Amino acid sequence: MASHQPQQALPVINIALLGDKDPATRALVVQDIARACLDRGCFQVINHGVSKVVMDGALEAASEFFDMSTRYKEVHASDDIRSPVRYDTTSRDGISKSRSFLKHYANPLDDWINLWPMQPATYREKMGTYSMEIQSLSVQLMGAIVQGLGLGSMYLHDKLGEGLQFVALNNYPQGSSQEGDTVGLAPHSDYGFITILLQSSPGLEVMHHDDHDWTPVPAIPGALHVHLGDHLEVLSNGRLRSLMHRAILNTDEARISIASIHGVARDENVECAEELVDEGHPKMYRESSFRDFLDFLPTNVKTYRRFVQTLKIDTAA
Ligand SMILES: O=C(O)CCC(=O)C(=O)O
Ligand SMILES: [Fe+2]
Repeated sequence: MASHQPQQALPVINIALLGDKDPATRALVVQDIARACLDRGCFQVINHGVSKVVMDGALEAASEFFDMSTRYKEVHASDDIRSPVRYDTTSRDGISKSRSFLKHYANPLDDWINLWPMQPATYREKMGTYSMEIQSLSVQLMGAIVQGLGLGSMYLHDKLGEGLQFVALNNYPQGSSQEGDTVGLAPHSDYGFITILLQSSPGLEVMHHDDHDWTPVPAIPGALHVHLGDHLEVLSNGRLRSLMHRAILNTDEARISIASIHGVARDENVECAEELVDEGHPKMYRESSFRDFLDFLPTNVKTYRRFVQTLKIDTAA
């Protein structure tokens, strides 16, 4: 029986050399990423090329949006989870009560930006720049992750470039220090291959499949947090697992997080990579698309199942 040993710090990976011409130099970074994906389901990246100005700009734009009048924000409100832009304050899970959020698609930017809020006046420019840079970082990181899986760095490259980017801005009030840990967003795993997350202050907590406890993710200045989503678990035929995570209210200050979720196009099915299926590793998951995920969401209220669990093929038979 595994004992409850204190977890080692979450990995922080310098990815400056991911673009190095020397394959052996790149391979060292790929190896760090592969290990982090396997052991922890997440890692933070530094020297990722997204500037502090762009990251701060996105947090400012988000914060200014949430500071707008309720009347203005509700122009973007929708109960329809298929709406391309959606502001909401209601909790479907009964836990995430204090959170408000704005979610919108972002890639390709020209298809979506005209639907985004026009206020604050710099919103589209700042969030647009951030989204584009994060989209290109996601393709770079996925190149390393699929290379780590032995699929070659160009595997899915074009489909990811044209793929889905879903940006979620989350706004949480300051928590009360008397009440202890208050959950701001219920435990869940994300759809898609990877999520790239920027937090204004600590609050994100993660639990990998063989962890016993929640591990807080530190807010390292300049770093971006990356975690694995359900479709990477499917693609890797279970070699990698999607990461359960939740948000705790920060007792020092109100908090904003910006999660960017990356996958293939909405109607495109994701299945286990053929290269990772053989006699010893039978196919573990059914294929599915983003549309299937949207159909799953309303069935999962208050159960906190991972989407990927509904895709499992019973291999015991
Ligand atoms: O606020 C956070 O840190 C987590 C946000 C999140 O998990 C999400 O938007 O999917
Ligand atoms: Fe999430």
